[in-house]
Amino acid sequence: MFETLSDRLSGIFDKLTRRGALSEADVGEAMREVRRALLEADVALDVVKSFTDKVRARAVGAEVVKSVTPGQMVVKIVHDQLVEMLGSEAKPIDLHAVAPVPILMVGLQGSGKTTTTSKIARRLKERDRKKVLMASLDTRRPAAMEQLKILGEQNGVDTLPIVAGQSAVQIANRAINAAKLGGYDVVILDTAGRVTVDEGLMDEVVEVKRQTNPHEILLVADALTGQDAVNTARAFDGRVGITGIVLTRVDGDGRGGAALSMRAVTGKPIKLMGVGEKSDALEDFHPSRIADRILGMGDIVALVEKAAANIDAEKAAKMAKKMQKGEFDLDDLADQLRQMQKLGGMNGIMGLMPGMGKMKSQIAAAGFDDRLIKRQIAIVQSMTKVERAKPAVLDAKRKRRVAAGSGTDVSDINKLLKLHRQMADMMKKMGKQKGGLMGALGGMMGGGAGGLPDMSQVDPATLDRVAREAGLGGPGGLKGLPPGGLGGMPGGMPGGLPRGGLGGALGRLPGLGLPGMGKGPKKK
Ligand SMILES: Nc1nc2c(ncn2[C@@H]2O[C@H](COP(=O)(O)OP(=O)(O)OP(=O)(O)O)[C@@H](O)[C@H]2O)c(=O)[nH]1
Repeated sequence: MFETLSDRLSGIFDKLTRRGALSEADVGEAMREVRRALLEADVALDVVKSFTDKVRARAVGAEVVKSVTPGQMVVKIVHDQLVEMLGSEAKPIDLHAVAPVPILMVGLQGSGKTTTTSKIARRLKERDRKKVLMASLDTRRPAAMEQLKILGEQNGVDTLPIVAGQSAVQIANRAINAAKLGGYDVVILDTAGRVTVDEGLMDEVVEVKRQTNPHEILLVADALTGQDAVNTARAFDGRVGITGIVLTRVDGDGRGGAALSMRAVTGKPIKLMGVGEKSDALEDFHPSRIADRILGMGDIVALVEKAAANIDAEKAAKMAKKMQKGEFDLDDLADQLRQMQKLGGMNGIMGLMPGMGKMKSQIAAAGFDDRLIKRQIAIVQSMTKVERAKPAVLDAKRKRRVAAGSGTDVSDINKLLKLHRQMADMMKKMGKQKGGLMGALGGMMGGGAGGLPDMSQVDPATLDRVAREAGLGGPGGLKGLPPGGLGGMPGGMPGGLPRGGLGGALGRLPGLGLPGMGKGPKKK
């Protein structure tokens, strides 16, 4: 699978990773070779151009992390760009609809439609424990109906009984009714293929679609036909509208042109790929795994990821030291806000902590949303370097300028400054408190959480991870966490630890006076 392309690319990157330093010209030369390799692999021209342009732009501006070479960095950038081009995330078949969920299979003759229909049926039955009915709508080639019936028997999947003389639309309606009556979860309709895309074929498929309202319309396309497969997908999508693609004969595809261009050209995800004639030769299409296969440099990608993670840890340790000394300036505050954004905002952080689900709605109701975080970052960014380091220098005039620059009010600036002061104070105070974050959390949890889950049950490793990812933890886990720890996060507990346990603490979030947050519930 993709061997030819893989060989070419690994040749190019082997050369690159062996060099100590890289000039812009070196990267340019490598990109020219990558471009040639992709074109030879039959990747669409536009896709190749946009790919190499993006890689070049990212490579030239990239910061090379410690302990990797610039060449390794480029490999990682190419990998990430490949993943993006392939669609970023796996998109499995969607069955979230009222049963029986209709799936319509479309494609050219010989693309592997019938084989794929039975492969999907078998997988839904065996892996997802679904009751599946298959029906062939191929009225022109009776052998096609027989073929599906035999495949069904081989795999223990039911097929709709064959009734001679019915039209495709009649068979489709009969299949939906039979599936309803028979209590099936899924009904897969295998339409007739044609040698080329023609109007008759499209009209029939459009009518079947209108009558059966399929939840998924999957185009089956032969990877070996390269750009023709991509053009077929585009034609079907334009006329019928497809929800995804199944690429077949990927097992014999050394070049990978169809796989690589499909998503970028059609905008539709490849959901599955056929990797052999056998009825279980079907795989999910995982963009990152495919990129690994194509590049064949998984070890380098992992190395760069690890090095980058270490950089984050170093940064966190530095931050911890600063906090201990009570040196917590507005840049640090903005840094923490950005870390929060990286983790998916407040909701993301809550999602990482077991048992915190219930609190999400409380927080949302309090107006603590991600727009607020963005606004706070904007305020800090509108200040000068000196102001960020020493907020006390901000006078009324400058505050007005900062407010104008960040699209906020002077009162928002004041609230942010107050938050920063409270946080810095608390960090200093907590630096003296024994036990750091653990002690702090212990205090919070001790108060009883009014129906909330017992937070002392939270896995310390999880807390550790959350804190570290938020840029709040030093190496060595919770023990090494900076004073202030989680409490030091914006939206933490300035002004001392609240009574009433964690529930009480979070309930008080709106009372923090964060810009734009409104009043929130009154203190009891
Ligand atoms: N190697 C390989 N062969 C496949 C794959 N998928 C299908 N085939 C083979 O391709 C041939 C054609 O497959 P069919 O399923 O009959 O094709 P179809 O699109 O239904 O054809 P029509 O019914 O004529 O429209 C069969 O011999 C299959 O075994 C695959 O992923 N890999």
